[in-house]
Amino acid sequence: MAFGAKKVGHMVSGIGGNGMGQILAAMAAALLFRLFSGPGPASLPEDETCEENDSVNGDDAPPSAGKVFPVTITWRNITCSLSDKHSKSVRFLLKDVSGEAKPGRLLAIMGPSGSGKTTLLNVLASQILASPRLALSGLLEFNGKPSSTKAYKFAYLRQEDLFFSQLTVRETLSLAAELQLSEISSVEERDEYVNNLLFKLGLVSCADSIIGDAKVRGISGGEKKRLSLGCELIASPSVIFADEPTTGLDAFQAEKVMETLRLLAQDGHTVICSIHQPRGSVYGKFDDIVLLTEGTLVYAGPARDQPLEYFSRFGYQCPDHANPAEFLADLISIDYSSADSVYSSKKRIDALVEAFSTQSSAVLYATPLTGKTGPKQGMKFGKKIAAKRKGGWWRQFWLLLKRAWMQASRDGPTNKVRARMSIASAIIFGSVFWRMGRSQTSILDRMGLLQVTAINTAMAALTKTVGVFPKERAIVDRERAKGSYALGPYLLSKLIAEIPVGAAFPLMFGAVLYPMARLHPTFSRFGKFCGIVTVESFAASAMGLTVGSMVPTTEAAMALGPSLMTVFIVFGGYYVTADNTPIIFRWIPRASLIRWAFQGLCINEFTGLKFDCQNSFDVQTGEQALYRYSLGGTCIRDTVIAQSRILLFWYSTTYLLLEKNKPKYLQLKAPASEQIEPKLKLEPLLETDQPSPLKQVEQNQHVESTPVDQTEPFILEGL
Ligand SMILES: Nc1ncnc2c1ncn2[C@@H]1O[C@H](COP(=O)(O)OP(=O)(O)OP(=O)(O)O)[C@@H](O)[C@H]1O
Repeated sequence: MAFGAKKVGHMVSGIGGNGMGQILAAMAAALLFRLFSGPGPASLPEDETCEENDSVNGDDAPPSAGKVFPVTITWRNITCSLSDKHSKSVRFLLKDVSGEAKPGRLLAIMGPSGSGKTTLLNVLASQILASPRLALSGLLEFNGKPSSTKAYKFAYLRQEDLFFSQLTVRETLSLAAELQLSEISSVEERDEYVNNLLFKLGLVSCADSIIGDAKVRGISGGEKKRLSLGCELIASPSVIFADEPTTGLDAFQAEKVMETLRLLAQDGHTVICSIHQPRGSVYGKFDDIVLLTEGTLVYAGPARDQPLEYFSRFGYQCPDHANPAEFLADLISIDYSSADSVYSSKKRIDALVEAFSTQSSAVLYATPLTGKTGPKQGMKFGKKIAAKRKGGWWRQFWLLLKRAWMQASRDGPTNKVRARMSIASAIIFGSVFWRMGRSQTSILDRMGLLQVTAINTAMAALTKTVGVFPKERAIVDRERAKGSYALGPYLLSKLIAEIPVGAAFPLMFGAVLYPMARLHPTFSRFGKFCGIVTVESFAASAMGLTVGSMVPTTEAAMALGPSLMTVFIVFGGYYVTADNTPIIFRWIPRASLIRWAFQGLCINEFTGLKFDCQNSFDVQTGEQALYRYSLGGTCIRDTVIAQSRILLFWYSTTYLLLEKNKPKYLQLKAPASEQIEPKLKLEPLLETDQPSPLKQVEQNQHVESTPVDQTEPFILEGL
């Protein structure tokens, strides 16, 4: 490796540029050499490897391949606060929330908008993005042991479904299976596995439809959600977290998604989802619910009739035929219609929160599991294959190359627009610089045309890349978080898959422009012209990848990319000559892909050209013109190598940024011991004489309701 880096360093130092620029380029090239020469079979990062092995040797050893390893999650005193430096205030997003999720059961976190459902779900999945403003404390246990999510496999179904839009449902699942399951060795085995998944997820009818995007209609929202679930299930997760899985779906699709989650729970998975306000039939599928309002617990325990029975003890009767989920949502929501209603609803909610907090021991931990606790044999996902992540480096590379090629070549609408834009801009430039002659003024015209050619090519490639890469990056981040593949094979496959499609547009541009402007009319010059703009296009795309890796959104990338390119345009060789550039900016022309493309195009065009002369000081030859504008002294090969060096630099930077910008999650801090609720025991509840706080609220509000049983605490099930 040291030898490789040294050799590449020598190679780079011999190809133009000097000093710091050369060192940087050599480092970038050496890094890329290391990257693309391959580190041998990819291995999981240390922590990810632990994910596979953590519990293998202990009592918690997961069962053999494919069986769902039962995981009970218990959380206590979870508090998440958001501090505001300016106002010095602290807002609690979650306050002392405790609960439990068990295998074989579907738990729904319900509550009004902004009540903290997603925050709690993220805490349980250890997916709270780190922020200096956020503080998180509490205890999280897996099968009774303090641990992290690394100790078991989990799936996280996010609100936003992200896929490669040009792939079909079947192709998406096949590739995910091949990338994640190294046991799949034959095509038949893979197809059988995928067919089983498609059948169980109800995706058979759309198996060969493309997923689609805003440009091309593909599968429906519900189908996308179930496909996301399918991709997550390949890893045989013990726990499935789903953030608002029904959002944006019609009632039918929402029910199908929830039914799939229910069946997965029956299969032994621990399923936890956040949901805003489900319809009645969806509510009926929940085994347990957690009701949150403004970050605090109002109820946690068995679902269906038990919460209704619980609240009826305070006089809040769910009307017959009403949707229980709507009733519960109304009960714990603040009514902002008037000052009085705000006051009374707040008071009601405060009392419900207090009542629950005093009784939570009984409700939370006295919840015996019904017959559904154990894994059922209801839903088996095809041949049971344990998810052993990652095949070898080359296997990953070929699979990713296949995917990148399918995505790049099938994206008809984008490719059509790019082709039309290339031809249209060639026609416009060709018309403006129509059939240039050999007069003295044509020298500047030629340079102007070659400069706009260099700018147009770079801008087209850059904007295309920054427009799509941030979204693709989100998919890649998710897949890499699952340990599906390493960055090296991904970036290399992307570069190679885009060569044919990416080269087609500069060729179209050159083929139209060259004869129209009557540039140096030989076939080899035309070939070199197309070659230079093609390499430039790839270098600009690589820069687009770096920009897309630096910022979180497409909009930010669209703002940053062109502004950065403007700097390279200014130092592109036409407006400021390299020799006249102030010393502190000297590195910019050397790093400007526009400058190298422009210089290469000028050398290609002017060398060997003769101009009409009338005065002795006129420029007679192309070489003189190059010399006069400080564009000589090098050859086309050097300019292309300098561009390739820039391309390598941007690719290496992208690699480093993608590695560095991995999402970082907030760790739970254990609360002070006196704040931890004692471990609760399943003891029969004793009668108490304490009046319920709800009773007082009821009395204050003069609500006619069933009197609250003062001596009988809440017993929800089985006690
Ligand atoms: N990282 C964060 N920074 C600032 N505020 C946050 C952060 N995370 C959550 N919040 C705030 O916490 C509150 C609860 O957010 P959360 O997304 O958990 O609510 P939710 O119940 O899932 O709401 P919805 O049903 O509307 O999605 C919101 O007011 C939200 O703005």
